[in-house]
Amino acid sequence: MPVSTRSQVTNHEENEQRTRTRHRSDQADASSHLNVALRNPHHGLKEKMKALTLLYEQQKRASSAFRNQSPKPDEKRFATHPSVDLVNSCKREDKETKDSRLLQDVMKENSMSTMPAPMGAKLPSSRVTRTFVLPQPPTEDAKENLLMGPDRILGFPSCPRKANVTTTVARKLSMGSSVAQTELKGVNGDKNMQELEKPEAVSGKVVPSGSRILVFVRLRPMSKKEKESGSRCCVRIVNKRDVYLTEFANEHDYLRLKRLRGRHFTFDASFPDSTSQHEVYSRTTADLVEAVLQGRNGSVFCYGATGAGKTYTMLGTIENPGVMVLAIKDLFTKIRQRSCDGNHVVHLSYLEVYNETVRDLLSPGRPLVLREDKQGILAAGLTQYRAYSTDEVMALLQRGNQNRTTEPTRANETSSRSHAILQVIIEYRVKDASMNIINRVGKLSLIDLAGSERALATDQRTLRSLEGANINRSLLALSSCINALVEGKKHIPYRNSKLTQLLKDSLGGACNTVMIANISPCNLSFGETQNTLHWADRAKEIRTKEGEANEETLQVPDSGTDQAKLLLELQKENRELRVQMARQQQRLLALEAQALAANSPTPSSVSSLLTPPSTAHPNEKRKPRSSFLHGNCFTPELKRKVAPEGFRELQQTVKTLEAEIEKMKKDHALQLKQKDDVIRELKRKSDKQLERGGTEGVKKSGVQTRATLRPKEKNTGELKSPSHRFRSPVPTTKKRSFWDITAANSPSVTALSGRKTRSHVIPEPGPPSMLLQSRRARRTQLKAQRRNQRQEMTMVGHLYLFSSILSAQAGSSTWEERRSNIAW
Ligand SMILES: Nc1ncnc2c1ncn2[C@@H]1O[C@H](COP(=O)(O)OP(=O)(O)OP(=O)(O)O)[C@@H](O)[C@H]1O
Repeated sequence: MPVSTRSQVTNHEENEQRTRTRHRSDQADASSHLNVALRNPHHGLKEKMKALTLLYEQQKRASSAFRNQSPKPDEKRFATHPSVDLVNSCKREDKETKDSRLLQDVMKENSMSTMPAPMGAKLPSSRVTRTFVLPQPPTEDAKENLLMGPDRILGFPSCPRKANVTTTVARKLSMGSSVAQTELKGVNGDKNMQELEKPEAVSGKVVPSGSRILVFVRLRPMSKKEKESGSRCCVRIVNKRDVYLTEFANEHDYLRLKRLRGRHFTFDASFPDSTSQHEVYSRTTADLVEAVLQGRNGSVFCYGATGAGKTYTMLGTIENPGVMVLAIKDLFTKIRQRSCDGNHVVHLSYLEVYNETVRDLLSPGRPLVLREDKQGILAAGLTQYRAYSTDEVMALLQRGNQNRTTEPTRANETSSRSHAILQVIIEYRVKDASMNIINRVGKLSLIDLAGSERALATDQRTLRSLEGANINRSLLALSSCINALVEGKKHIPYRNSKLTQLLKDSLGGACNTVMIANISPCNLSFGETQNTLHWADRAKEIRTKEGEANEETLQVPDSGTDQAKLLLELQKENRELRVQMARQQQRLLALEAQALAANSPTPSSVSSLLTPPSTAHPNEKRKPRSSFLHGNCFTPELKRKVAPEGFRELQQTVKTLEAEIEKMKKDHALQLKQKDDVIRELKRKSDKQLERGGTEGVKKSGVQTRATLRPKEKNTGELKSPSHRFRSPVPTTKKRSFWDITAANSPSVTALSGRKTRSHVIPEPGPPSMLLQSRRARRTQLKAQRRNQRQEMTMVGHLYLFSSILSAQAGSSTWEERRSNIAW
C-alpha cells in the first residue's frame, strides 16, 4: 500500500515480536532460557554463547531430521538469482562443516557486536563475510536466504519458523466439495502446496469459520535496465513460501550503518522470478475457477508497486498468456466437459476505474454510475457481452485493453493508469448423482490494479501526478478496508473510493478471493516491495463470508434424452390426433349435408303443407330423433338407415303442421266473422242514434272510442276477440291499472284530493272518430281493414311454414317443442 503510518508499522512489529515470543515459548526449556538471554541486551556474552551453543545443538538435530524428511529444494529455482553460485558451492560443502562454520561466524560476530543479539549483526565494513544472529535454526533454507553474495548484507528473518514441514497444513477454499482438494493435488503435484498452513497458523489467532483470502507473492525478474544500472536483488524466495526481504546498507550512510532492516514473510505460496505463467495460474486461480464452476463467486486481484509485474501476471503476452486468459480458457474447457446438455452461457464485462470514474472498456462512452442493490454493487449501463468461445473472449479482451488507459512513466513504459476489472458470469447445467439437473451460476472477477507509486518514481507532470494521486487514494482506501476487515470492525469504508466499492464483494462478501502481490527484486524498490509485502501479509487475515453455492435443482424426472423422446412422441401423437379430427369433421359435414338434402322441403312437400292433412295427431308422443353426434352415427349401416327414417319423421311433422294450420285458419275465419258481426251491430246502433239525432251523447263524452261503447264487456275482463288466445288478464282489485290512475287524476278527482300529477295535462283532441265519418268513408276503411287482415293471415301461414321447416332442421324432438318454436 502506498501509505503506511508509523503507528501501523509499530503495531505490526509489536505483533511480530509477540508472535516470536509465543513461538519461543513453545520451544524446550533450554531454548526458553536462551530467549530470556537474547531478549536482554545487557546479558553477559558468556551466557549468550552458552545459549547459542545449546540452541545450535538442538537445531542441528532438528535440521538433520528435516533433511531426512523433506525433499531437497529445487536448485533450478534459484538459477537466475545472483547468489546461485554461492548457494551451489555452499551445497557442495559438507553440511556439518558449513553449520559449524556458520555458528562460529555467529559467535564471533556476537562477541564483537554491541547490538543485542536478536536484533541483528554487524561486521566491519572492510570484512566480506556473512553476519547472522538467528533466533531460529540455521536451516538450509535460511542459509540460502542469507547467502546473498560477497557484499555486506544485513538480513534476518523477523519471524521464527519451525523447520518442519508437518507444521504447515493445507488450506482449503470454501468450495464445500472435495473437488478443490483433488484439483489442488492434481494441478500442483506439490507436497508443500497440499500442506499449506491453516489460517489460524498464519494469523496466530483463532479466527471464525469462513474463507480466508489466499495471498500469493510473485517476484518478477530483474529488468535489463535494472541490471545495467547495477541494482541488486533484495528479495529471496525460499521453499516456494517464504519471502526474505533484505536491505543493502548504504556504505556512505555512516549513521545508519549499524541499522538493520530486513523482513521475513510467509504466504500461501511465493513464486520466484523463474515461475511460468501456467504455474502461477494453476497454483493461484485454478481452484478458484473450480469454485466458480460449483456456483460460487471468485475474485483474483493483482496488487503491487508500479512496474512490479501485475499486468504481466493478469494479462501476460501472446506467447505467455496470463491468469485472465488461462482462467477463461479453463472455464470454457470445463464447462463444455461438464454441461449435461451442451448449453452454457458466458457473459463478459470489462471496466476500468480511472481518476475515480468508472468506464466501460468494451463499449467506451460516458462514465458509468455505481449502484447498489441486493446483488451487490453494479455499474449501471455496463455492457455484458455473450461469448461463445475462448477466441471471442480473447478478441473482447484485446478490444478492452486497447481502450484501457496506459501511459509511459519513468517506472514503467506501459504503466496502467487505471484499475481494470474483467467479470465473467457463467451459467450451465450439470447432472448430479441422482440424475437431477442442476443449474449453476458462478461469477469470476479478475482485477488488475494500477500500481502504487511514489510521486518521485513517476513523472511530475500534472496529469500523471493527478493519476498517481488518484491511484494512491484508491489504494489507500483499499488498505483502510483491509485494516477494518482484519480488525473486525463493523463499518468497512468501502465508499471511500470507486475501487473499494467494486471490490466490496471480493473483500467482504460471499466470495473466494485470491490476492497476488507482485514485487520487484530491485533494491531501489525496497520501500515499495516492503509496503506491498506488508499489506499482502495483512490481507491474509481477511476472511470472506461463507456463501451458498448459486445452484438450483431442476425437477426433471427423466434424463434429457428420455425427455426429448417423450416430447417427440407427444408431438407425433398430437399430429395424428389433429389429422383424425379433421377427417371426422369432414365426415360429419358430409353427413349433415346429406341429411339436409334429404330433409329439405321439395316443391311437392311445400304444396302438401298447404293442403289439409289427412290424419293429424298433435298430442301423439313421438320418438326422439337420433342425434348425428351419437357415437355410432358414422357407421355406414346407420348412414343408410338415418335418411329414410328422418324423412318419414319429417313427413309426419309436416302433416301435423298442416292440420294445425288448418285449425288455425278455421279459428281465424271465425274470429273475422265475429268481428264483422260486431261491426255490423255497431253500425246499426250508430245509424239508429244518427236517426234519432242524438248528438248529445257525442257532445257529452267529447271523444267517443270503442272502449266507451263496450263498458259491460270491460267489466268481464274479456276482449271482443272470440279466440281464447287473446284473453286479457283478469283485473285485480289490488293493483291499480293505468286506467285507474288516469281516472284518479281526472280533474274531478284531483279537485277532491287536491293532489296534482303529470296526467293533469289535458290531451290534444285527436282525429275525428270513425262514427263521425261519412258512410262511404267508413265502408272503405272497413274494406281496407279486412284486406289487411287477409294479408296478415297469409303472412302467418308463410311464417308457420317457415318455422316448421326450421324446427325440423333444428332437430326439435317433440311436438311441444316444435310448437313452441313457432313464433306466435
Ligand atoms: N514474471 C515476469 N517475467 C518476465 N517479465 C516480466 C514479469 N513480470 C513483469 N515483467 C515485465 O516487467 C515490465 C513491467 O511489468 P507490468 O507492466 O506488468 O507492471 P505493472 O505492475 O503492471 O505496472 P503498472 O502498475 O505501472 O501498470 C513489463 O515489461 C513486463 O514484461
